[in-house]
Amino acid sequence: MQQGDTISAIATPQGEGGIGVIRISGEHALKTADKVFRAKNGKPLVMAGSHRAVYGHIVDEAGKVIDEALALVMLAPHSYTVEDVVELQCHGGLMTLRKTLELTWKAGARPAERGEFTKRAFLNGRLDLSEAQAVMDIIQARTETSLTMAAGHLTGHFSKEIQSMRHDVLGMIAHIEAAIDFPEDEVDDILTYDIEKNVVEIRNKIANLLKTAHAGRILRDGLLTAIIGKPNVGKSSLLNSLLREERAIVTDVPGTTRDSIEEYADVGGIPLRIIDTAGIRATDDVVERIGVEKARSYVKEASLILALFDASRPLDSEDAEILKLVRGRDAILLLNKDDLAAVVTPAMLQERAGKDVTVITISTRTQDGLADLTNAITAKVYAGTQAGQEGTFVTDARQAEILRQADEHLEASIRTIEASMGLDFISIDLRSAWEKLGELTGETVGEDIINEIFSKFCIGK
Ligand SMILES: Nc1nc2c(c(=O)[nH]1)N(C=O)[C@@H](CNc1ccc(C(=O)N[C@@H](CCC(=O)O)C(=O)O)cc1)CN2
Ligand SMILES: Nc1nc2c(ncn2[C@@H]2O[C@H](COP(=O)(O)OP(=O)(O)OP(=O)(O)O)[C@@H](O)[C@H]2O)c(=O)[nH]1
Ligand SMILES: [Mg+2]
Repeated sequence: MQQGDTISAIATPQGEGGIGVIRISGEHALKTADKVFRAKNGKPLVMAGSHRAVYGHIVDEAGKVIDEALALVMLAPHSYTVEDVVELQCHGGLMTLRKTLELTWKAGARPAERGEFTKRAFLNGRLDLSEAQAVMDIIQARTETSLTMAAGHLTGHFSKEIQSMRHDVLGMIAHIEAAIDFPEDEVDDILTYDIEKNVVEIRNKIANLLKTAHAGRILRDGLLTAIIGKPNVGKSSLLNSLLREERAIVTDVPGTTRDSIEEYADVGGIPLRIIDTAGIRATDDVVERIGVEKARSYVKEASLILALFDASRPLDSEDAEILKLVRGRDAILLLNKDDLAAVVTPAMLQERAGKDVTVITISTRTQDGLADLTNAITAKVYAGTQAGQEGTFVTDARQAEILRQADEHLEASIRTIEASMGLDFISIDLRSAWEKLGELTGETVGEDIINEIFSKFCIGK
Protein backbone atom coordinates (compact mmCIF):
# COMPACT_ATOMS: atom_id res chain seq x y z
CA MET A 1 0.00 0.00 0.00
CA GLN A 2 0.98 3.62 -0.64
CA GLN A 3 1.92 5.60 2.46
CA GLY A 4 1.80 9.38 2.84
CA ASP A 5 4.63 11.63 3.95
CA THR A 6 5.50 11.30 7.60
CA ILE A 7 3.48 13.41 10.02
CA SER A 8 3.63 13.86 13.78
CA ALA A 9 1.67 15.57 16.54
CA ILE A 10 0.94 15.45 20.23
CA ALA A 11 -2.04 13.09 20.50
CA THR A 12 -2.97 13.65 24.14
CA PRO A 13 -4.38 16.74 25.87
CA GLN A 14 -1.74 19.38 26.35
CA GLY A 15 -1.14 20.30 29.92
CA GLU A 16 0.08 18.24 32.81
CA GLY A 17 -0.98 14.62 32.70
CA GLY A 18 0.38 11.25 33.71
CA ILE A 19 1.41 10.30 30.20
CA GLY A 20 1.58 12.17 26.91
CA VAL A 21 1.69 10.58 23.49
CA ILE A 22 3.45 11.76 20.34
CA ARG A 23 2.02 10.01 17.30
CA ILE A 24 4.07 9.55 14.13
CA SER A 25 2.52 8.15 10.96
CA GLY A 26 3.68 7.60 7.40
CA GLU A 27 6.27 6.00 5.22
CA HIS A 28 9.22 6.93 7.42
CA ALA A 29 7.53 6.66 10.82
CA LEU A 30 9.96 4.02 12.12
CA LYS A 31 13.04 5.71 10.73
CA THR A 32 11.94 9.01 12.24
CA ALA A 33 11.21 7.46 15.61
CA ASP A 34 14.57 5.68 15.64
CA LYS A 35 16.33 9.05 15.44
CA VAL A 36 14.65 10.42 18.57
CA PHE A 37 14.10 7.23 20.57
CA ARG A 38 16.89 5.00 21.89
CA ALA A 39 15.63 1.59 22.88
CA LYS A 40 17.21 0.12 25.98
CA ASN A 41 17.82 -3.14 24.11
CA GLY A 42 19.76 -1.14 21.51
CA LYS A 43 17.68 -2.43 18.58
CA PRO A 44 15.96 -0.33 15.92
CA LEU A 45 12.17 -0.32 16.10
CA VAL A 46 11.75 -2.51 12.97
CA MET A 47 12.99 -5.36 15.11
CA ALA A 48 10.14 -4.89 17.58
CA GLY A 49 7.29 -6.24 15.48
CA SER A 50 3.81 -4.77 15.19
CA HIS A 51 1.75 -3.81 18.24
CA ARG A 52 4.74 -4.16 20.53
CA ALA A 53 5.91 -1.63 23.08
CA VAL A 54 9.62 -0.99 23.53
CA TYR A 55 11.20 0.68 26.55
CA GLY A 56 13.82 3.39 26.09
CA HIS A 57 14.64 7.10 26.11
CA ILE A 58 13.95 10.16 24.02
CA VAL A 59 17.30 11.66 23.10
CA ASP A 60 18.23 14.88 21.29
CA GLU A 61 20.71 15.25 18.40
CA ALA A 62 23.60 15.36 20.87
CA GLY A 63 22.44 12.16 22.54
CA LYS A 64 21.23 13.96 25.65
CA VAL A 65 18.32 12.24 27.38
CA ILE A 66 15.12 14.31 27.23
CA ASP A 67 12.69 11.82 28.72
CA GLU A 68 12.02 8.20 29.49
CA ALA A 69 9.46 6.64 27.14
CA LEU A 70 7.74 3.65 25.62
CA ALA A 71 7.61 3.35 21.85
CA LEU A 72 4.56 1.55 20.46
CA VAL A 73 5.01 0.26 16.93
CA MET A 74 2.05 -0.50 14.65
CA LEU A 75 2.99 -1.62 11.16
CA ALA A 76 0.97 -0.88 8.03
CA PRO A 77 -1.72 -1.78 7.25
CA HIS A 78 -2.59 -2.71 10.84
CA SER A 79 -2.78 0.71 12.46
CA TYR A 80 -5.17 3.60 13.02
CA THR A 81 -4.05 5.35 9.82
CA VAL A 82 -3.36 2.08 7.94
CA GLU A 83 0.21 3.38 7.60
CA ASP A 84 3.27 2.62 9.72
CA VAL A 85 2.67 4.28 13.08
CA VAL A 86 4.96 4.79 16.06
CA GLU A 87 3.63 6.29 19.27
CA LEU A 88 6.11 7.71 21.72
CA GLN A 89 4.55 7.53 25.13
CA CYS A 90 6.37 10.09 27.26
CA HIS A 91 5.84 11.57 30.70
CA GLY A 92 2.92 13.94 30.32
CA GLY A 93 4.57 17.32 30.68
CA LEU A 94 4.26 20.20 28.29
CA MET A 95 8.05 20.63 27.96
CA THR A 96 8.93 17.01 27.26
CA LEU A 97 6.12 16.67 24.71
CA ARG A 98 6.97 19.87 22.85
CA LYS A 99 10.66 19.04 22.82
CA THR A 100 10.07 15.48 21.61
CA LEU A 101 7.68 16.70 18.93
CA GLU A 102 10.27 19.19 17.68
CA LEU A 103 12.83 16.40 17.54
CA THR A 104 10.52 14.33 15.32
CA TRP A 105 10.32 17.31 12.96
CA LYS A 106 14.09 17.63 12.85
CA ALA A 107 14.19 13.89 12.17
CA GLY A 108 12.08 14.25 9.02
CA ALA A 109 8.42 14.37 10.02
CA ARG A 110 6.23 17.41 9.43
CA PRO A 111 3.50 18.78 11.73
CA ALA A 112 0.22 16.91 11.22
CA GLU A 113 -2.76 19.01 10.22
CA ARG A 114 -6.03 18.93 12.15
CA GLY A 115 -7.64 15.52 11.79
CA GLU A 116 -4.93 14.34 9.45
CA PHE A 117 -4.46 10.94 11.11
CA THR A 118 -8.18 10.21 10.87
CA LYS A 119 -8.28 11.63 7.35
CA ARG A 120 -5.64 9.08 6.37
CA ALA A 121 -7.68 6.31 8.00
CA PHE A 122 -10.59 7.48 5.83
CA LEU A 123 -8.59 7.88 2.60
CA ASN A 124 -7.06 4.44 3.19
CA GLY A 125 -10.52 2.91 3.59
CA ARG A 126 -10.44 1.86 7.24
CA LEU A 127 -13.27 4.26 8.15
CA ASP A 128 -15.96 5.74 5.97
CA LEU A 129 -16.74 9.44 6.19
CA SER A 130 -19.60 9.20 8.69
CA GLU A 131 -17.49 6.91 10.89
CA ALA A 132 -14.58 9.34 10.72
CA GLN A 133 -16.88 12.20 11.71
CA ALA A 134 -18.02 10.12 14.68
CA VAL A 135 -14.44 9.99 16.02
CA MET A 136 -14.59 13.71 16.75
CA ASP A 137 -18.12 13.40 18.12
CA ILE A 138 -16.85 10.82 20.62
CA ILE A 139 -14.17 13.23 21.84
CA GLN A 140 -16.65 16.06 22.20
CA ALA A 141 -19.56 14.11 23.70
CA ARG A 142 -20.82 15.73 26.90
CA THR A 143 -23.47 13.27 27.98
CA GLU A 144 -23.66 9.50 27.98
CA THR A 145 -26.48 9.64 25.43
CA SER A 146 -24.31 11.75 23.10
CA LEU A 147 -21.45 9.30 23.56
CA THR A 148 -23.68 6.30 22.82
CA MET A 149 -24.83 7.98 19.62
CA ALA A 150 -21.29 8.79 18.50
CA ALA A 151 -20.00 5.31 19.35
CA GLY A 152 -22.89 3.84 17.36
CA HIS A 153 -21.80 5.88 14.38
CA LEU A 154 -18.14 4.91 14.78
CA THR A 155 -19.06 1.24 14.77
CA GLY A 156 -20.98 1.70 11.55
CA HIS A 157 -24.68 1.75 12.57
CA PHE A 158 -25.37 4.78 10.42
CA SER A 159 -23.07 3.68 7.59
CA LYS A 160 -24.70 0.27 7.38
CA GLU A 161 -28.11 1.86 6.99
CA ILE A 162 -26.86 4.11 4.19
CA GLN A 163 -24.98 1.28 2.53
CA SER A 164 -28.04 -0.93 2.56
CA MET A 165 -30.06 1.81 0.88
CA ARG A 166 -27.36 2.32 -1.74
CA HIS A 167 -27.20 -1.42 -2.30
CA ASP A 168 -30.95 -1.56 -2.91
CA VAL A 169 -30.83 1.38 -5.32
CA LEU A 170 -27.94 -0.18 -7.22
CA GLY A 171 -29.89 -3.45 -7.43
CA MET A 172 -32.77 -1.63 -9.08
CA ILE A 173 -30.42 0.06 -11.51
CA ALA A 174 -28.97 -3.34 -12.44
CA HIS A 175 -32.44 -4.74 -13.11
CA ILE A 176 -33.29 -1.79 -15.30
CA GLU A 177 -30.09 -2.08 -17.30
CA ALA A 178 -30.79 -5.77 -17.84
CA ALA A 179 -34.33 -5.02 -18.97
CA ILE A 180 -33.05 -2.37 -21.37
CA ASP A 181 -30.76 -4.96 -22.92
CA PHE A 182 -33.59 -7.53 -23.28
CA PRO A 183 -36.72 -5.49 -23.99
CA GLU A 184 -40.07 -7.13 -23.34
CA ASP A 185 -43.02 -4.90 -22.57
CA GLU A 186 -44.84 -7.07 -20.01
CA VAL A 187 -41.65 -7.51 -18.02
CA ASP A 188 -41.18 -3.74 -17.96
CA ASP A 189 -44.53 -3.24 -16.25
CA ILE A 190 -43.74 -5.73 -13.53
CA LEU A 191 -40.31 -4.17 -13.14
CA THR A 192 -41.54 -0.60 -12.76
CA TYR A 193 -44.18 -1.80 -10.29
CA ASP A 194 -41.47 -3.44 -8.17
CA ILE A 195 -39.21 -0.44 -8.44
CA GLU A 196 -41.90 1.93 -7.32
CA LYS A 197 -42.57 -0.25 -4.29
CA ASN A 198 -38.86 -0.38 -3.43
CA VAL A 199 -38.40 3.34 -3.87
CA VAL A 200 -41.30 4.06 -1.53
CA GLU A 201 -39.67 1.83 1.09
CA ILE A 202 -36.34 3.60 0.81
CA ARG A 203 -38.03 6.98 0.98
CA ASN A 204 -39.71 5.88 4.21
CA LYS A 205 -36.32 4.96 5.64
CA ILE A 206 -34.95 8.35 4.68
CA ALA A 207 -37.97 10.09 6.21
CA ASN A 208 -37.37 8.22 9.48
CA LEU A 209 -33.70 9.14 9.47
CA LEU A 210 -34.54 12.78 8.86
CA LYS A 211 -36.83 12.71 11.87
CA THR A 212 -33.74 12.04 14.01
CA ALA A 213 -31.90 15.09 12.68
CA HIS A 214 -33.30 17.49 15.27
CA ALA A 215 -32.36 15.33 18.25
CA GLY A 216 -29.13 14.18 16.60
CA ARG A 217 -27.85 17.69 16.16
CA ILE A 218 -28.71 18.64 19.74
CA LEU A 219 -27.10 15.51 21.18
CA ARG A 220 -23.94 16.31 19.27
CA ASP A 221 -23.74 20.10 19.56
CA GLY A 222 -25.78 20.83 22.69
CA LEU A 223 -28.87 22.97 23.07
CA LEU A 224 -28.28 26.66 23.75
CA THR A 225 -30.61 27.40 26.65
CA ALA A 226 -31.08 30.82 28.26
CA ILE A 227 -32.46 31.18 31.78
CA ILE A 228 -34.23 34.52 32.02
CA GLY A 229 -36.53 36.34 34.40
CA LYS A 230 -36.71 39.50 36.45
CA PRO A 231 -34.23 39.83 39.36
CA ASN A 232 -34.41 37.47 42.33
CA VAL A 233 -36.80 34.86 40.86
CA GLY A 234 -34.20 32.07 41.27
CA LYS A 235 -32.40 31.90 37.91
CA SER A 236 -28.97 31.24 39.38
CA SER A 237 -30.49 28.76 41.83
CA LEU A 238 -31.92 26.89 38.85
CA LEU A 239 -28.54 26.86 37.10
CA ASN A 240 -26.96 25.41 40.23
CA SER A 241 -29.70 22.79 40.53
CA LEU A 242 -29.27 21.67 36.93
CA LEU A 243 -25.48 21.51 37.37
CA ARG A 244 -25.82 19.86 40.78
CA GLU A 245 -23.10 22.27 41.86
CA GLU A 246 -22.93 25.70 43.51
CA ARG A 247 -21.63 27.37 40.37
CA ALA A 248 -23.35 30.77 40.46
CA ILE A 249 -23.64 33.17 43.39
CA VAL A 250 -27.11 33.10 44.92
CA THR A 251 -28.26 35.80 47.35
CA ASP A 252 -31.55 37.42 48.25
CA VAL A 253 -30.29 40.70 46.80
CA PRO A 254 -32.02 41.42 43.47
CA GLY A 255 -29.37 42.05 40.82
CA THR A 256 -26.89 39.49 42.15
CA THR A 257 -25.96 38.12 38.74
CA ARG A 258 -24.52 40.90 36.63
CA ASP A 259 -22.58 39.08 33.91
CA SER A 260 -23.98 36.00 32.16
CA ILE A 261 -22.59 32.60 33.13
CA GLU A 262 -22.29 29.76 30.64
CA GLU A 263 -22.03 26.07 31.60
CA TYR A 264 -22.82 22.66 30.12
CA ALA A 265 -25.33 20.57 32.04
CA ASP A 266 -26.46 17.01 31.42
CA VAL A 267 -30.24 17.16 31.61
CA GLY A 268 -31.72 13.74 31.02
CA GLY A 269 -28.86 12.91 28.64
CA ILE A 270 -29.30 16.12 26.65
CA PRO A 271 -26.26 18.41 26.70
CA LEU A 272 -27.64 21.84 27.58
CA ARG A 273 -25.40 24.83 27.05
CA ILE A 274 -27.00 26.93 29.74
CA ILE A 275 -26.67 30.67 30.09
CA ASP A 276 -27.66 32.15 33.44
CA THR A 277 -28.39 35.81 32.81
CA ALA A 278 -28.74 39.00 34.81
CA GLY A 279 -32.28 39.66 35.97
CA ILE A 280 -33.99 41.80 33.37
CA ARG A 281 -35.13 45.17 34.75
CA ALA A 282 -34.67 48.87 34.14
CA THR A 283 -31.62 50.02 36.08
CA ASP A 284 -29.29 52.99 36.48
CA ASP A 285 -26.33 50.83 37.39
CA VAL A 286 -23.98 50.87 34.40
CA VAL A 287 -22.58 47.38 34.95
CA GLU A 288 -25.97 45.83 35.59
CA ARG A 289 -27.35 47.51 32.49
CA ILE A 290 -24.71 45.86 30.30
CA GLY A 291 -25.67 42.54 31.89
CA VAL A 292 -29.33 43.14 31.13
CA GLU A 293 -28.49 43.95 27.49
CA LYS A 294 -26.53 40.69 27.30
CA ALA A 295 -29.52 38.83 28.73
CA ARG A 296 -31.77 40.29 26.05
CA SER A 297 -29.39 39.29 23.29
CA TYR A 298 -29.21 35.72 24.65
CA VAL A 299 -32.98 35.58 24.45
CA LYS A 300 -32.64 36.14 20.70
CA GLU A 301 -29.80 33.66 20.28
CA ALA A 302 -31.05 30.77 22.41
CA SER A 303 -32.82 27.73 21.00
CA LEU A 304 -34.65 27.14 24.26
CA ILE A 305 -35.66 29.70 26.86
CA LEU A 306 -36.39 28.86 30.48
CA ALA A 307 -38.36 31.85 31.79
CA LEU A 308 -38.66 32.04 35.56
CA PHE A 309 -41.39 33.58 37.69
CA ASP A 310 -41.72 33.83 41.45
CA ALA A 311 -44.89 32.11 42.74
CA SER A 312 -44.67 33.93 46.08
CA ARG A 313 -45.01 37.44 44.68
CA PRO A 314 -47.71 38.87 42.43
CA LEU A 315 -46.87 39.07 38.72
CA ASP A 316 -45.82 42.62 37.90
CA SER A 317 -44.83 44.71 34.91
CA GLU A 318 -41.32 43.22 34.93
CA ASP A 319 -42.83 39.75 34.57
CA ALA A 320 -45.04 41.05 31.78
CA GLU A 321 -41.88 42.19 30.01
CA ILE A 322 -40.45 38.65 30.28
CA LEU A 323 -43.68 37.17 28.91
CA LYS A 324 -43.43 39.54 25.98
CA LEU A 325 -39.82 38.53 25.30
CA VAL A 326 -40.66 34.82 25.04
CA ARG A 327 -43.77 35.17 22.91
CA GLY A 328 -43.51 33.01 19.81
CA ARG A 329 -40.27 31.44 21.04
CA ASP A 330 -39.47 27.90 22.10
CA ALA A 331 -39.85 28.48 25.83
CA ILE A 332 -40.77 26.69 29.05
CA LEU A 333 -42.23 28.87 31.80
CA LEU A 334 -41.17 27.93 35.30
CA LEU A 335 -43.13 29.04 38.33
CA ASN A 336 -40.47 28.88 41.05
CA LYS A 337 -40.51 28.98 44.87
CA ASP A 338 -43.45 26.59 45.00
CA ASP A 339 -42.37 25.74 48.57
CA LEU A 340 -43.54 29.19 49.73
CA ALA A 341 -47.14 30.34 50.10
CA ALA A 342 -48.22 30.91 46.51
CA VAL A 343 -49.90 34.03 45.24
CA VAL A 344 -49.43 33.07 41.59
CA THR A 345 -50.93 29.78 40.40
CA PRO A 346 -49.86 27.90 37.27
CA ALA A 347 -53.31 28.60 35.80
CA MET A 348 -52.76 32.34 36.19
CA LEU A 349 -49.40 32.16 34.43
CA GLN A 350 -50.84 29.88 31.75
CA GLU A 351 -53.61 32.34 31.09
CA ARG A 352 -51.14 35.18 30.65
CA ALA A 353 -48.84 33.13 28.39
CA GLY A 354 -51.36 31.35 26.18
CA LYS A 355 -52.47 27.73 26.18
CA ASP A 356 -49.72 26.37 23.90
CA VAL A 357 -46.93 27.29 26.29
CA THR A 358 -45.60 24.74 28.79
CA VAL A 359 -45.85 25.91 32.41
CA ILE A 360 -44.13 23.91 35.14
CA THR A 361 -44.17 24.53 38.88
CA ILE A 362 -40.79 24.06 40.54
CA SER A 363 -38.85 24.81 43.67
CA THR A 364 -35.09 25.03 43.40
CA ARG A 365 -35.03 24.85 47.18
CA THR A 366 -36.77 21.45 47.47
CA GLN A 367 -35.93 20.34 43.90
CA ASP A 368 -39.64 19.67 43.36
CA GLY A 369 -40.67 19.79 39.72
CA LEU A 370 -37.15 19.48 38.32
CA ALA A 371 -37.93 15.98 37.03
CA ASP A 372 -40.94 17.46 35.20
CA LEU A 373 -38.63 20.05 33.68
CA THR A 374 -36.21 17.34 32.54
CA ASN A 375 -39.08 15.42 30.98
CA ALA A 376 -40.40 18.50 29.20
CA ILE A 377 -36.96 19.21 27.74
CA THR A 378 -36.31 15.66 26.57
CA ALA A 379 -39.81 15.50 25.08
CA LYS A 380 -39.10 18.67 23.09
CA VAL A 381 -35.75 17.36 21.85
CA TYR A 382 -37.00 13.92 20.84
CA ALA A 383 -40.31 15.16 19.43
CA GLY A 384 -40.99 13.25 16.20
CA THR A 385 -38.03 10.91 16.63
CA GLN A 386 -38.93 7.23 16.67
CA ALA A 387 -37.86 5.29 19.73
CA GLY A 388 -35.19 2.64 19.36
CA GLN A 389 -33.02 4.41 16.81
CA GLU A 390 -29.99 4.66 19.11
CA GLY A 391 -27.30 4.10 16.53
CA THR A 392 -28.78 5.86 13.55
CA PHE A 393 -29.13 9.53 14.28
CA VAL A 394 -28.48 12.12 11.62
CA THR A 395 -26.02 14.39 13.39
CA ASP A 396 -25.23 17.31 11.18
CA ALA A 397 -26.85 19.71 8.76
CA ARG A 398 -24.78 18.43 5.85
CA GLN A 399 -26.00 14.87 6.35
CA ALA A 400 -29.60 16.02 6.58
CA GLU A 401 -29.28 18.07 3.39
CA ILE A 402 -27.78 15.14 1.50
CA LEU A 403 -30.62 12.87 2.62
CA ARG A 404 -33.18 15.44 1.48
CA GLN A 405 -31.52 15.70 -1.92
CA ALA A 406 -31.29 11.92 -2.30
CA ASP A 407 -34.98 11.77 -1.48
CA GLU A 408 -35.73 14.32 -4.19
CA HIS A 409 -34.04 12.10 -6.76
CA LEU A 410 -36.08 9.13 -5.54
CA GLU A 411 -39.25 11.17 -5.73
CA ALA A 412 -38.30 12.15 -9.28
CA SER A 413 -37.90 8.47 -10.19
CA ILE A 414 -41.49 7.83 -9.14
CA ARG A 415 -42.72 10.72 -11.24
CA THR A 416 -40.71 9.32 -14.15
CA ILE A 417 -42.35 5.93 -13.71
CA GLU A 418 -45.81 7.40 -13.49
CA ALA A 419 -45.23 9.48 -16.60
CA SER A 420 -44.17 6.27 -18.43
CA MET A 421 -41.04 8.02 -19.59
CA GLY A 422 -39.03 4.89 -20.14
CA LEU A 423 -36.56 2.78 -18.23
CA ASP A 424 -33.41 4.71 -19.00
CA PHE A 425 -34.89 7.85 -17.43
CA ILE A 426 -35.76 5.97 -14.25
CA SER A 427 -32.21 4.68 -14.18
CA ILE A 428 -30.83 8.24 -14.36
CA ASP A 429 -32.90 9.34 -11.33
CA LEU A 430 -31.86 6.29 -9.35
CA ARG A 431 -28.22 6.78 -10.19
CA SER A 432 -28.41 10.37 -8.94
CA ALA A 433 -29.90 9.13 -5.65
CA TRP A 434 -27.17 6.49 -5.37
CA GLU A 435 -24.45 9.04 -5.90
CA LYS A 436 -25.99 11.46 -3.40
CA LEU A 437 -26.14 8.80 -0.69
CA GLY A 438 -22.47 8.09 -1.38
CA GLU A 439 -21.64 11.59 -0.14
CA LEU A 440 -22.63 10.43 3.34
CA THR A 441 -20.19 7.54 3.40
CA GLY A 442 -17.64 9.61 1.49
CA GLU A 443 -17.52 7.39 -1.59
CA THR A 444 -18.70 10.15 -3.92
CA VAL A 445 -17.54 13.33 -2.27
CA GLY A 446 -15.11 16.00 -3.39
CA GLU A 447 -11.74 16.75 -1.81
CA ASP A 448 -12.76 20.25 -0.70
CA ILE A 449 -15.62 18.91 1.41
CA ILE A 450 -13.41 16.24 2.91
CA ASN A 451 -10.81 18.85 3.80
CA GLU A 452 -13.43 21.05 5.38
CA ILE A 453 -14.77 18.23 7.53
CA PHE A 454 -11.35 17.23 8.84
CA SER A 455 -10.27 20.83 9.40
CA LYS A 456 -12.77 20.93 12.27
CA PHE A 457 -10.97 18.11 14.07
CA CYS A 458 -8.36 18.65 16.74
CA ILE A 459 -4.62 18.41 16.22
CA GLY A 460 -3.32 14.91 16.84
CA LYS A 461 -6.61 13.15 15.97
N1 LIG B 1 -2.51 4.36 21.95
C1 LIG B 1 -3.57 4.57 21.20
N2 LIG B 1 -4.80 4.47 21.75
C2 LIG B 1 -5.91 4.71 20.99
C3 LIG B 1 -5.79 5.05 19.63
C4 LIG B 1 -4.49 5.12 19.06
O1 LIG B 1 -4.30 5.43 17.87
N3 LIG B 1 -3.42 4.86 19.89
N4 LIG B 1 -6.95 5.31 18.89
C5 LIG B 1 -7.03 6.22 17.88
O2 LIG B 1 -6.71 7.37 17.99
C6 LIG B 1 -8.21 4.78 19.36
C7 LIG B 1 -8.30 3.34 19.01
N5 LIG B 1 -8.33 3.16 17.61
C8 LIG B 1 -7.52 2.30 16.94
C9 LIG B 1 -7.97 1.77 15.75
C10 LIG B 1 -7.23 0.83 15.09
C11 LIG B 1 -6.01 0.43 15.60
C12 LIG B 1 -5.23 -0.65 14.93
O3 LIG B 1 -4.08 -0.87 15.23
N6 LIG B 1 -5.87 -1.40 14.03
C13 LIG B 1 -5.29 -2.50 13.32
C14 LIG B 1 -5.20 -3.74 14.17
C15 LIG B 1 -6.52 -4.24 14.66
C16 LIG B 1 -6.41 -5.62 15.29
O4 LIG B 1 -5.41 -5.99 15.86
O5 LIG B 1 -7.43 -6.33 15.17
C17 LIG B 1 -6.10 -2.76 12.06
O6 LIG B 1 -7.16 -2.13 11.91
O7 LIG B 1 -5.65 -3.53 11.26
C18 LIG B 1 -5.53 1.00 16.77
C19 LIG B 1 -6.29 1.93 17.45
C20 LIG B 1 -8.33 5.02 20.83
N7 LIG B 1 -7.13 4.60 21.56
N1 LIG C 1 -38.07 29.66 49.07
C1 LIG C 1 -37.39 29.60 47.96
N2 LIG C 1 -36.42 30.49 47.72
C2 LIG C 1 -35.75 30.40 46.55
C3 LIG C 1 -36.04 29.41 45.59
N3 LIG C 1 -35.21 29.58 44.53
C4 LIG C 1 -34.42 30.64 44.84
N4 LIG C 1 -34.75 31.13 46.05
C5 LIG C 1 -34.15 32.28 46.74
O1 LIG C 1 -34.37 33.45 45.99
C6 LIG C 1 -33.27 34.36 46.11
C7 LIG C 1 -32.76 34.72 44.73
O2 LIG C 1 -32.19 33.58 44.12
P1 LIG C 1 -31.22 33.68 42.89
O3 LIG C 1 -31.01 32.32 42.35
O4 LIG C 1 -30.01 34.45 43.24
O5 LIG C 1 -32.12 34.54 41.91
P2 LIG C 1 -31.75 35.17 40.49
O6 LIG C 1 -32.95 35.12 39.65
O7 LIG C 1 -30.52 34.56 39.95
O8 LIG C 1 -31.47 36.66 40.88
P3 LIG C 1 -30.60 37.77 40.11
O9 LIG C 1 -29.30 37.18 39.74
O10 LIG C 1 -30.47 38.84 41.11
O11 LIG C 1 -31.40 38.19 38.93
C8 LIG C 1 -32.25 33.63 46.97
O12 LIG C 1 -32.38 34.07 48.29
C9 LIG C 1 -32.63 32.18 46.85
O13 LIG C 1 -32.25 31.41 47.95
C10 LIG C 1 -37.08 28.47 45.88
O14 LIG C 1 -37.40 27.57 45.10
N5 LIG C 1 -37.73 28.63 47.09
MG1 LIG D 1 -28.68 35.29 39.46
